[in-house]
Amino acid sequence: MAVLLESSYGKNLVKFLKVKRDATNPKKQEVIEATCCVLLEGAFDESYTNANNASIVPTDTVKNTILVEAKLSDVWPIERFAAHLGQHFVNKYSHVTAVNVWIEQQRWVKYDVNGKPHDHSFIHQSGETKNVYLHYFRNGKYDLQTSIKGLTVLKSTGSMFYGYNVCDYTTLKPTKDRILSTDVDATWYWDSKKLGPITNIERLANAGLFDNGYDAARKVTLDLFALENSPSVQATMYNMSAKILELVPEVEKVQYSLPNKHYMGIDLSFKGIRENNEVFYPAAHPSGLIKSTVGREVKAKF
Ligand SMILES: O=c1[nH]c(=O)c2[nH]c(=O)[nH]c2[nH]1
Repeated sequence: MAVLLESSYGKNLVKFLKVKRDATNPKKQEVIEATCCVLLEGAFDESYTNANNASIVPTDTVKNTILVEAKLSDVWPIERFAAHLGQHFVNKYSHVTAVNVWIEQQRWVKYDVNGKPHDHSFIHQSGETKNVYLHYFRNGKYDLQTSIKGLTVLKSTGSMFYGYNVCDYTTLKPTKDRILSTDVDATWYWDSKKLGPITNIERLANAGLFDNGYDAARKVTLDLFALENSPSVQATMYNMSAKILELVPEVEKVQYSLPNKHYMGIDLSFKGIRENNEVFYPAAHPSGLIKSTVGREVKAKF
């Protein structure tokens, strides 16, 4: 006898671009381009186990809801829209017990024309996205995470790696000057106890919490990447995480997943060239992959 252990369903890859016009100057605009996935959990078991569709809110309706609510509600910042969608589905359908919302936001950035950001022309910084995940439960609990993904960086010096474990399998040479490159995948977990009920997210968004958190996490990542003489990816990602926790008290923990994208020296000795620390070969594979989650120390209560 089979038993349904878990289920969720909804619509994936629902895309929109929304334009926001300045109240006093309608040619001055902002845009958000987003790709959404909303999956519902709840009393849907009979649709799987008994071919009874009565409980199913069609995925087509889920798609319509995302687009209608994108028109009717404020989607800046995108955390606000995730919270709005989560509440909408729980409030509208009494048999929905939880909602998963993933939103990927493209990075459209105004570019300078005549020395200042143009009012409505943007560059797509493709590759990099801002991602939000919300898991909202009918009992009011929620998990909210924001991420930067696909931010590719490289530094041509200011990175070292030595002092590591050496054994009979080791061929790597220690270095005090190497290229360091990665695709940043950084996630910060909002502390829902500090944020309060999900209805607070509207107010916190108005107060700039999510924009400030995003700006801080992005700036810390880029600044430390550039400024540290990195002893390892491990040490640098830990320092980035600790700094974000210091700057954004509403963040509970920070997770990084960083590939170490190798640039290999090329042996040009056949041409009598002994020193070649200038021309490198970008290795397609393999890459290192280093992950960490950094939280706050819990102080013992006496
Ligand atoms: O920063 C690094 N961390 C490692 O764990 C590692 N391993 C390796 O071969 N190179 C590197 N670099």
